[in-house]
Amino acid sequence: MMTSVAVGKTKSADSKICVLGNPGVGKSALVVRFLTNRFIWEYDPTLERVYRHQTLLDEEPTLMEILDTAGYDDSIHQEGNIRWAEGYILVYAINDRLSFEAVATLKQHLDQVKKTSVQCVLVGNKVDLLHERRVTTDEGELLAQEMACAFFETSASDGGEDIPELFYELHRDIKRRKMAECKGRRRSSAQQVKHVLNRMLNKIGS
Ligand SMILES: Nc1nc2c(ncn2[C@@H]2O[C@H](COP(=O)(O)OP(=O)(O)OP(=O)(O)O)[C@@H](O)[C@H]2O)c(=O)[nH]1
Repeated sequence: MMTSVAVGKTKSADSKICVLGNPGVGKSALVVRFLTNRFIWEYDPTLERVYRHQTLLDEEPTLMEILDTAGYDDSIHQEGNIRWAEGYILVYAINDRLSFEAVATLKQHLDQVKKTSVQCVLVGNKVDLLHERRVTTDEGELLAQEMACAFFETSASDGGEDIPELFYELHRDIKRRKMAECKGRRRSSAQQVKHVLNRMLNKIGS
C-alpha cells in the first residue's frame, strides 16, 4: 500500500525529511515525482508543504513526513524547518553551478543549527539537461564524500526511477541513528540505576 497526503496529524512520523536547495533546482518536482510518480509542469513554486507518505518499506509499515521548502529566502522561517527535520535532501541542478556551490555552505549551516553532523543525501537534479551541464558527476561524488552522504544524479522530469531510493536511503539512515541514540540513552539510564543501587548497597553495608 502506498499513500501520500498533505499533512493531517495523527500518528507521529518515523522520519522527518526536509528538501532544501537553491530556488528552481527542482525540489518540488522531486517531491511530486516521489509521491505521485508524475512530473507536474504546473504547480505553485512558492507553496511550502509537509506531506505524509505511508508505505511498506523493508517489510515494515513506515510513515515519512516530507517538507518541501519554498525557494524564497527567509532565514528565520528556514531555521524552523531545519530544526523540525531529522534528515535533509540537498538538491542542486547539474546545469546551475551556483546551486552546487551553495550546497556546502548549506550543509555547514545545518550542522551549526542542529549542533551535529546532520544526515543528508546529495542530489544533482536535471540530468536530462546534459548539454547544459555545469557540474560534473565527479564533483558531485567528491562533495558527497566530504559530507559523508549518499549521492544521486537524477531527473525529476525524465523517468526518475531512482528518486524513491534516495528518499528511502535517507529514511533508513535516520532510523539507524535514532535506534543508536535510543540504545545509548537506555544504556546510560541503566548505568545510572546501577550506580544508585551500588551506593545504596554500600550505605547499607557500612
Ligand atoms: N528539465 C528539467 N526541468 C526540471 C526538472 N525538475 C524541475 N524542473 C523544472 O525546473 C523548474 C523549477 O522546478 P521546481 O520543482 O519548482 O523547483 P524548486 O526547487 O521547488 O523551486 P523553488 O520552489 O522556487 O525553490 C520548473 O520549471 C520545473 O518544471 C528536471 O529534472 N529536468
